[in-house]
Amino acid sequence: MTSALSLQDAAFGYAGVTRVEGLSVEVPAGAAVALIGPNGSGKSTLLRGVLGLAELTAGRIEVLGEDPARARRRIGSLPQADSRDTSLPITLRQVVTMGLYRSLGTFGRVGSAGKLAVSAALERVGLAQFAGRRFGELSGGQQQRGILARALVSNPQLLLLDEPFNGLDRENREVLLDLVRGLRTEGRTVLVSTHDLEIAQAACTHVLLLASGHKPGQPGHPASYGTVDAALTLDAVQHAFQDTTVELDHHTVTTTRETE
Ligand SMILES: Nc1ncnc2c1ncn2[C@@H]1O[C@H](COP(=O)(O)OP(=O)(O)OP(=O)(O)O)[C@@H](O)[C@H]1O
Repeated sequence: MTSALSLQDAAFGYAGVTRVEGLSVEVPAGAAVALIGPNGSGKSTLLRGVLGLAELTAGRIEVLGEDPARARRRIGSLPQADSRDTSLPITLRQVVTMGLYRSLGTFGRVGSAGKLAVSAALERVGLAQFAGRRFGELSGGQQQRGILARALVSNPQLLLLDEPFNGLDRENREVLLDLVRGLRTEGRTVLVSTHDLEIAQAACTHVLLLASGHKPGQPGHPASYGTVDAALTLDAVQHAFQDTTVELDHHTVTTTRETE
């Protein structure tokens, strides 16, 4: 089976400083991978590395058979909610249309096919009736779905979703879970970062658990990778989440810091 993402002992970071390392992972096309780990373990850095926006400081990476910068036109991404500027006076339709710019080039025109794609993406996330609404006036959950429509509009083969479930109410969460399942059944590959183990079990085929470095400032590293059942074990969760309380199979587990 072809890999949508192939990492061989890869490490990523910024300005020459590695923030996450030791990643050897083959993600099959059509998989949905939950990227789970505590704050600072390197989830966003890995997602940026897949986009070619964080430095590859060691090892090798191949995305959809190409290097990250070349593959970018076939990737849709949803950045973390706190990195968005919601004060811009633009409509939801304009936000979603931005998702076409990469394939059009800076001065390309959005033709009728592009307009239809924007309407279809809005329909897909259940926001067609809000197309003309100013983006900043939508609720947080609706904004999140709007950004997801922007990621989907170019028909990407790989979707990178950075904590899309944060702050969502139950209804928006269900819409998003359904979408992740739907994307997967269409053969697209999804990488979704989350703190929530339930999401992995509800919508994903694989789990990549990341642990923080043992000391502050040390890079994060994988605690486990594989299918959900194989990788989401109590041992791996305890290794990844030290001194925190997490829910696993409806049990609350309080983990303790490993001795060094
Ligand atoms: N642009 C950047 N420049 C330098 N260091 C960064 C940058 N972005 C993140 N880092 C550092 O990289 C490490 C990993 O951060 P990252 O955001 O990837 O973790 P995360 O697992 O996504 O955390 P969270 O769950 O809090 O979003 C942290 O120590 C962070 O301070």
